[in-house]
Amino acid sequence: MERTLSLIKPDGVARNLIGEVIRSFEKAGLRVVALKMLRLTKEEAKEFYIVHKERPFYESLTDYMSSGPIVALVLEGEKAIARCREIMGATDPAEAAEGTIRKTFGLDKEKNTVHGSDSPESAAREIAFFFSERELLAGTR
Ligand SMILES: Nc1ncnc2c1ncn2[C@@H]1O[C@H](COP(=O)(O)OP(=O)(O)OP(=O)(O)O)[C@@H](O)[C@H]1O
Repeated sequence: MERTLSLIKPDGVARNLIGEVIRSFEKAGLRVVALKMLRLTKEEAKEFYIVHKERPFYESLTDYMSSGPIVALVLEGEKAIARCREIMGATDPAEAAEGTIRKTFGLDKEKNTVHGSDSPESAAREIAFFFSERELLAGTR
């Protein structure tokens, strides 16, 4: 069974989409095994997105990600990483497939409502970024 890290970004929390986003994942058979609401500092956002530090959108993205509360979720299921990304849709909501979270709710390329880990390595790193072993154990069924 695979695990992935998903975030409901500030635009999703601000527009009362927490339930809708979690529903989309649960409907597709992914199980929530850990969850919390928090607000990243600018420094934490920069650390989380460190792989993008050379990209032109790094400053704007990390300002945005630290601009309001987010929800962090650990999702579990078969091929959870790929399935989560499929349910989210393409980075740019304008290019995302019909029925995906980003197509339905995303505002633009940056404010695209959700994040999902892109590989087993990033999932492990990102899960550990937000959750302790104890918090992860608590959700194990
Ligand atoms: N051209 C861009 N302009 C502004 N923001 C962008 C741009 N490209 C990506 N971003 C922001 O940076 C995030 C990470 O970019 P990445 O290319 O890793 O996309 P992703 O893998 O689809 O998204 P995520 O990693 O958040 O699941 C995007 O989700 C988006 O919020």
